[in-house]
Amino acid sequence: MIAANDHYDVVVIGSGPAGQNAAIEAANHGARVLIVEREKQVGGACVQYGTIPSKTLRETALTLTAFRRRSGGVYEISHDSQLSISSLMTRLDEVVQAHQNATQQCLEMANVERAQGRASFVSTHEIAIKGVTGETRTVTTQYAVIATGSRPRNPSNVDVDHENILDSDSVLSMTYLPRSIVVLGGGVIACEYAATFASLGVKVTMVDKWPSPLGFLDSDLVEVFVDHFRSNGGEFRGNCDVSSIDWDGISSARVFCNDGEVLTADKALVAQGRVANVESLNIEKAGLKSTVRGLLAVNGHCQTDVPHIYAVGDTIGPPALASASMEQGRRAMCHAFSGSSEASSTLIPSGIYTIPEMATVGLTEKEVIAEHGGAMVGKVDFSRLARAHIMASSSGILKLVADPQGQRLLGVQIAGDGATELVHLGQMALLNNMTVDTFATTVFNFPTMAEGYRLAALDIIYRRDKHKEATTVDRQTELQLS
Ligand SMILES: Cc1cc2nc3c(=O)[nH]c(=O)nc-3n(C[C@H](O)[C@H](O)[C@H](O)COP(=O)(O)OP(=O)(O)OC[C@H]3O[C@@H](n4cnc5c(N)ncnc54)[C@H](O)[C@@H]3O)c2cc1C
Ligand SMILES: NC(=O)c1ccc[n+]([C@@H]2O[C@H](COP(=O)([O-])OP(=O)(O)OC[C@H]3O[C@@H](n4cnc5c(N)ncnc54)[C@H](O)[C@@H]3O)[C@@H](O)[C@H]2O)c1
Repeated sequence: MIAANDHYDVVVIGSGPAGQNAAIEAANHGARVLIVEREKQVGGACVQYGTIPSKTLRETALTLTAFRRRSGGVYEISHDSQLSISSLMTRLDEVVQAHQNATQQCLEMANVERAQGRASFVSTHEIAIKGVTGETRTVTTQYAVIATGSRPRNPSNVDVDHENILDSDSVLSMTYLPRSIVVLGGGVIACEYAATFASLGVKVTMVDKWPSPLGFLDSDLVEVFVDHFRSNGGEFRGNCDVSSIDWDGISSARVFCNDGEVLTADKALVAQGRVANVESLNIEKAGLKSTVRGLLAVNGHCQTDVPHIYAVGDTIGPPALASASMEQGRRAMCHAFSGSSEASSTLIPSGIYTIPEMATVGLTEKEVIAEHGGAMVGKVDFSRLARAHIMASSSGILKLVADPQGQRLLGVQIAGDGATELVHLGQMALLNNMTVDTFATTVFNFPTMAEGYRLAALDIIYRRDKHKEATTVDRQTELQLS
């Protein structure tokens, strides 16, 4: 029999960005909420292995290389094989701890109760929690939120041993910075780690089946990234199918390509996508089943086919971002407790923390052409920005994409230092249906990187005027001929 105090209004499974936000939102609506997390600490993969640690290592790499860049090469960094990853990440523990404490505090302040253990469904309204010592407690709930996140997809032809052949959850457990690493994959995780390691002097080879990395991004941005990666000694091998990877038992990870080539390096990192943590939840007992891709299907309110069970974050698939997961958690509980949630915004920015970083919001040039039959694009190279020179950040591009008439802004793409912050200015403009002219006629602080928006808008206006001129000449010729 279940004790009365084991009944909750909401049980949230998983304490990553999606779960935390769902729990806090539900508690703010006056609900009695239990958050179940199998790990000792709250925060999810985002804090333990994902966003926070990878960005902390990158920040350290940037700080080290900033000396080199801004001193005009006076201070050089060379690879130090004795350099321990932990000494490079002196701030990591502090950063992770600070983030965990802040999360824990928010949950406590909202009176969210916490249970450590592995949760699984017993029935549609019952959830079993298996604690670390093996004891099981069963709770009942009015609503359940599945926010169990994801883990690396480890292909069957690769034996990830977490020592020499690593995945994105274990890569930062390396004791020493390797001299060389082969990175499998050309997606976001692969490119972010490849860029960070290359900037730290590691010889990096990226291998992917596609001809270029980050295929979903505007090719102008990818070019900036690849150029910079190469200038740091990195190599990208596209169109390469890998048949297997192993450890030679002595000193090298070996990557066997289908064309017969064998790549060797101190370590290999497998970054070929992630899979949702759904299997161990016994979802069938709750009347649910996963999609063919192993995800949970939801509607616009993040509600599954069983209306009182919501699924959020990486368990529902793309965009699989910490940023989007937070909003999904909040939205789900707004729907549960107020019966509605605002329409889901499709305007989700994406920030890729390569070196230099990249960001995009709205439509790409290709998408605008496909949807509107044409696009007017304004570009500014960072080498035109005074602030970029001052910061020694002159490799970059800011691209505004407008409708074919060059009036309405439809997308913003940026590669270069500050891109992930700068993109939000474009996001606000898109949300408010601003025209290109607003950027051109507005005074920006000088010197700033944001000035790039004004220059790119002026570029569109210049093209628009040229286009008008050409159309007028064509029309005049037409009239003369008729
Ligand atoms: C290397 C890397 C870098 C990234 N960088 C970024 C970035 O810069 N920006 C960005 O927006 N996103 C980034 N992401 C993506 C982001 O981390 C995820 O989208 C986000 O963490 C998803 O949040 P979540 O709450 O769904 O799941 P998670 O953060 O994965 O949390 C799920 C939690 O559920 C727990 N759990 C699982 N099963 C159970 C169970 N049965 N019982 C109890 N608890 C359970 C897990 O222990 C975990 O704590 C990155 C990911 C990786 C791997
Ligand atoms: N800055 C950020 O926002 C950020 C950073 C890191 C990760 N993430 C999120 O984490 C998620 C996972 O990242 P990821 O880089 O692992 O995934 P991804 O989908 O970005 O890239 C996967 C890569 O693996 C390759 N691949 C996939 N299946 C393959 C197969 N069968 N054989 C060979 N290659 C294969 C793909 O070609 C691709 O290059 C992403 O959805 C991303 O949204 C976000």
